[in-house]
Amino acid sequence: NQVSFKSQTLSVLVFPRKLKYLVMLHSGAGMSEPSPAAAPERLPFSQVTQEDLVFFKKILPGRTITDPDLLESSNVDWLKTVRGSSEVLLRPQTTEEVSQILSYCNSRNLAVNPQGGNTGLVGGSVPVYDEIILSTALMNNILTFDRISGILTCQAGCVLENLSLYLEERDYIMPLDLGAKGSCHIGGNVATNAGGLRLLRYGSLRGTVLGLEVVLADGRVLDCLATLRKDNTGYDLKQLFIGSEGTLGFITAVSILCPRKPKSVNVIFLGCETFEQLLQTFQLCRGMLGEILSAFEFLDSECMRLLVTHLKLPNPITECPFYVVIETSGSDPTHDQQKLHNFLEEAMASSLVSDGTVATEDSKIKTLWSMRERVTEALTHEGFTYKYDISLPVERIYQLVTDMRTHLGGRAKSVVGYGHVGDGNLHLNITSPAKDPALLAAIEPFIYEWTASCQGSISAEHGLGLKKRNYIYYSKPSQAVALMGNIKAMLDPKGILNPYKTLPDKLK
Ligand SMILES: O=C(O)CC[C@@H](O)C(=O)O
Ligand SMILES: [Zn+2]
Repeated sequence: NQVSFKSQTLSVLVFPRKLKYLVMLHSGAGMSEPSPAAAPERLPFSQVTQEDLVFFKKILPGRTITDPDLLESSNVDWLKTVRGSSEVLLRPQTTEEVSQILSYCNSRNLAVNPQGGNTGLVGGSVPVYDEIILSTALMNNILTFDRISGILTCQAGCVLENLSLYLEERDYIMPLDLGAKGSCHIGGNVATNAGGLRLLRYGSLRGTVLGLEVVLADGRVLDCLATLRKDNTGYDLKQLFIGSEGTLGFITAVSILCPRKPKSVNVIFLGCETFEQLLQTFQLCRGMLGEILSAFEFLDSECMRLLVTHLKLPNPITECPFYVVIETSGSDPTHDQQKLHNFLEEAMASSLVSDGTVATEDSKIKTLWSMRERVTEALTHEGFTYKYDISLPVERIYQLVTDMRTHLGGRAKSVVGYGHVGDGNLHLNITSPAKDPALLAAIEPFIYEWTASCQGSISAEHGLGLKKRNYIYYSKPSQAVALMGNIKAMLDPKGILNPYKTLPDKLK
């Protein structure tokens, strides 16, 4: 009645111990990647004058920042690949202040860069030229929480991790979890429709966000801050702003439906010999674990090499071509562990997995999660990283990695695949010792054509921002992009909100 891996005998599953609720470890920021985006021309916006500064300082005394040293971290993106030259950072606290600022900027034709925690990976969160940075950093109040429905309403600048901690004390959790949770803001998460590690279980923000308050480009406040599960009164306007990357409005508050905190959480780390076996493991997992499955993530042996070499994280099991992190979240530890045990027994009996380990203590759980969460950080030690975030039919996701290796024929330092198997979302990262235009020319448009040929998406969860916007036609028909342009023109006729982002340079 035991499952024996090379790395662990899982008798613990037969005689279950009580598990504590397990909080995942999240990695810090890193640096990498060149910007493949052609630099756009500066659009003819006004430049900030002394009179403008007088106006801003009157509305935001002490919160109008012009010191270049203080502006530096807001001008540069997390990957240190896009650098703007903004001379003004505004830090409003209220919706009314945001409204006054946008109304003024619109009348003066001043461009504005909405900014949350500045953790984006596609250059969407920083200015490109001298756009005014309008930050959510001081809009960080929780407004209401309904303990019966689990609906949380908060200002846009609340840090995701702080919301998680607030909810955990009340027996709830956020439906969203991602590596940058310690610094990203919920408003930015919604504006980019962030996906993360548990989308498989809790769905996307398009389902869990129930309401939004948004300030439009001309300062009008759109109050769609509903907390209703059902509301069929015509067009669902909030959906326009979810994933709009700050180009249609400035999100000031969010209502979100939160799941109950699970009573039992388990994490297992498995090794598979082939990607086919990994997919079969996923199938088996869905069938046998059912509703308690909360994450199914993978990394390949190249990721493991980077983790071991650069971050000195030891491989917790024997070497395998593929590794899987599976998390279960349920309400009954005995029931969950029994299910997990049955699944592991079956997976071993069918030779789908060759080794594995189960974490039952907080520290080991964190260690196992860090093998997945710290890959992005490990990559930053490789030199330049060309980053791709691709959505594909799940059975195709690793074929892109192997085809890319064949296609590049050793020109790259490493071609690394990892991501969210459960969501069909591959993170394909290609590294080289330094920026390499010839390598880039070999990767693109090959990768986009390959993705389009199987109706995939060139941006699964990171958005388009500055870097990917001109590739939009690989994933969207020109009529759809033209309609996006119409919506932009209607909501922001002067184009002051996050210019140079999301929409392509030229509409077809
Ligand atoms: O850095 C990347 O390519 C992926 C980052 C993030 O979306 C993740 O899933 O770890
Ligand atoms: Zn991801």
